[in-house]
Amino acid sequence: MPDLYINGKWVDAAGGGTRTVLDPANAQPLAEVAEAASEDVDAAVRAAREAFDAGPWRSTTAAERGDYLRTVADGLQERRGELGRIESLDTGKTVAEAETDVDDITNVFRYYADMADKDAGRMVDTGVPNSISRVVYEPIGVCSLIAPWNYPLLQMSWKLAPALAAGNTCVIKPSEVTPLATVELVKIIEAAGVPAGVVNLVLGDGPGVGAPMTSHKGVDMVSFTGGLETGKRIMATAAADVKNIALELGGKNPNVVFADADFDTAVDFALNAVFFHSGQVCSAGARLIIEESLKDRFVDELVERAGKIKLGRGQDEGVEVGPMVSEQHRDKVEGYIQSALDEGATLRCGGKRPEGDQYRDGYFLEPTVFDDCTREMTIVREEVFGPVLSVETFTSEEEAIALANDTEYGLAGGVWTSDASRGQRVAGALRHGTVWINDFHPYVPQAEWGGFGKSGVGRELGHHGLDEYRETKHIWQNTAPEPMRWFQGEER
Ligand SMILES: NC(=O)c1ccc[n+]([C@@H]2O[C@H](COP(=O)([O-])OP(=O)(O)OC[C@H]3O[C@@H](n4cnc5c(N)ncnc54)[C@H](O)[C@@H]3O)[C@@H](O)[C@H]2O)c1
Ligand SMILES: C[N+](C)(C)CC=O
Repeated sequence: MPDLYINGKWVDAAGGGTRTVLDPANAQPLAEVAEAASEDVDAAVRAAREAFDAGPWRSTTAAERGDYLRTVADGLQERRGELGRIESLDTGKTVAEAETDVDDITNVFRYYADMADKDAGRMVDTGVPNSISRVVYEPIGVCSLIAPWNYPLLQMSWKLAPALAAGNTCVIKPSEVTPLATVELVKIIEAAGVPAGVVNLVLGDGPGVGAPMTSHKGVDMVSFTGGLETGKRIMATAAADVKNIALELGGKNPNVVFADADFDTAVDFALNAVFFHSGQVCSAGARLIIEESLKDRFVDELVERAGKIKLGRGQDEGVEVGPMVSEQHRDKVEGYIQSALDEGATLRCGGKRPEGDQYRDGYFLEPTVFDDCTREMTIVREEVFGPVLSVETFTSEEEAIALANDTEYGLAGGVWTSDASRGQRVAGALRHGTVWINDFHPYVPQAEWGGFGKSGVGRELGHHGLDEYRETKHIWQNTAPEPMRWFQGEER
């Protein structure tokens, strides 16, 4: 079946291009999908433009749009197991993780369904006689939504649900590495009866498809989740037409552990913070910043447990961590491991590919811990996006905060302490978009997500996540107009 969805029809790429999608656990082909080109993007943008300018979407009521989103949410839950399996095969993550993603996505569609008709704007008390002043919200227009490979369905849904709730039309593109579940999402959207042209799906890589989605004159907004360098490129391209942009970029996230933290829980969460999904998480707690007096005992325990994490195919029973998403990505992570060795960090565990026939063809990498790291090291400064933990130490609260904030990113961070006021103090001082106290990783549709610094521009989720996709308009009415005679004029 063709797998581009343009103007309500499933079509092949106009140029006949295709791409083979691989299973990262064994490098075997999973599927052959269309590889679009700029002419397909043009057709998709035109369809979205037409649906926005002349089609029914803008004139649907907010409540009707909410109903569509609720139907999509129901469709997601009906296919939860199937979607989880597809996402697991495509990304390498475990089925349990992928099913949790489907639950999160369902909640996001329901959250924005409920929000769609709850905030029509506000009346303004101007203090000016005979005036009615109203602030209202309107959709921005045609939105290009571009997602990465680590959470394909989830990251797309964090954009698509609010964009549709606000009344926009969209052209969407998953990563070329992991397109499969997004095709299924669009089938669910189609089955929900969302009108033709409102959601258009193109598949393909960044230069061939993502770039024209960013530069096309018919696009009003670009919302992107992915790497910092791509984000910079998108921002520069969008600037040519002063397009609206929203960017969710990388992170180099500190996990700060004080000596008074509950030991077992802090070790357990430190493992999860960095090794969940093989560290391929934007908010991975890849920098352990730990109080000097606790470091040796803590890192010994961490290393012991990291060595026992069960690697394997995400679909197999008992597997805790899957492979890296691609050969190219594993090569990149291995480059960072080499840099840590070259720059003098102490390798405590991992650092290599696991042995055994079951790992031979897949892109696996052992959970890796580097001790004795310093803030100048590449492994501490750059986003590795793999199962690699760096360990730094501190001796005072001020030093812990300074280390945690010493990053060009600012996405997320954790603080572990049994002193409640210290937890709040440190959380208040961290320059990161999300701070967890005695926890790591949770996110909910109700609370904004996004980064300080080079971790991005704007926010997803929460109220702000809807505002990203709305224009704000002020409507002023003079209810008793009469000439004001500001200009009296003079004879010339
Ligand atoms: N902040 C967040 O919430 C968040 C969430 C998930 C992932 N991420 C980040 O995503 C990155 C990993 O994802 P990735 O490797 O897929 O990122 P990437 O930047 O390589 O690609 C992301 C998407 O952009 C597309 N793309 C590439 N070049 C493009 C161009 N010139 N114009 C338009 N689109 C282009 C890709 O095809 C893909 O769909 C990490 O840095 C991670 O931290 C951030
Ligand atoms: C935003 N999040 C944490 C779901 C995925 C980041 O890669």
